[in-house]
Amino acid sequence: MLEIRNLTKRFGGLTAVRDVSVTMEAGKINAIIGPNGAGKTTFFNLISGVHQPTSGSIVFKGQDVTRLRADQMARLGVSRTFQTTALFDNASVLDNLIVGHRLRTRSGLWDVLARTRLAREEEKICRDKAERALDFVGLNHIHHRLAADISQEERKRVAFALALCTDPNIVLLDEPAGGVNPEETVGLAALIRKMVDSGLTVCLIEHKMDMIMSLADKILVLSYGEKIAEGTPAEIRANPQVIEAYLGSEHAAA
Ligand SMILES: Nc1ncnc2c1ncn2[C@@H]1O[C@H](COP(=O)(O)OP(=O)(O)OP(=O)(O)O)[C@@H](O)[C@H]1O
Repeated sequence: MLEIRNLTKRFGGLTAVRDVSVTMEAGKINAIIGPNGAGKTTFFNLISGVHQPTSGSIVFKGQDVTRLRADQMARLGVSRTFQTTALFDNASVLDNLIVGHRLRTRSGLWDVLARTRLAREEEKICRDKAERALDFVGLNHIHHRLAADISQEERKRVAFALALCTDPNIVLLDEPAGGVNPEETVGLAALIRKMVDSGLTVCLIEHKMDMIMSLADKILVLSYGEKIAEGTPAEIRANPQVIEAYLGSEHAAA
């Protein structure tokens, strides 16, 4: 589905991602873990076209997409969420989804704001997609509520819906359960499972190890920008390098 070969990203003298190769398997939950600053978000930014890699290649469904922009990637079927979801607080949840969809699939703001006939037709399509996405994430009942008035967990679900609006094949979720309580985390994990059951491929970054270990089919471990391990949750849990680099000696002793 998504083949990443020798991906490297340098920011000046700092190498945030160094020579990482990995395959994201279709129809699976692929997780990325690693300590703070390991390069996880940068890795997502590279795959989703937010940043251009310094070197290496990205192949999606057989097509070289290494140099494509985020809006081009979204149109091809790669969508993502961010650690924090920027919403228009004074607009309804539904309107946020409609605008968010257009912002993700158009290259410029003018494109979004220009109300041509074509734009109006597209708006109808966007509205239908937004309503379907809200239904999928279980937020139909709050579609008219102002974004300012929704909970953190609902915000997370809106982020999922934003990613789903563009009809993706693969969804990249950056800390989907960050800042929500354990009960809500279970609910979000169930939603991620539902996404995969509906035919999507998921790739997620998450610090909540219980969630990752019970949800992921495959885990990639980054440390200082490098891949230090890759495997099933059981393999990762038993990997001494991972225990050392990520879980810490405390965990190893336990
Ligand atoms: N746009 C940027 N310009 C310069 N340096 C950056 C940029 N983005 C990230 N970095 C640096 O690259 C390194 C990796 O950062 P990144 O955010 O990808 O790590 P992370 O694993 O996602 O961390 P966290 O778990 O804290 O979110 C860090 O040292 C960070 O300061």
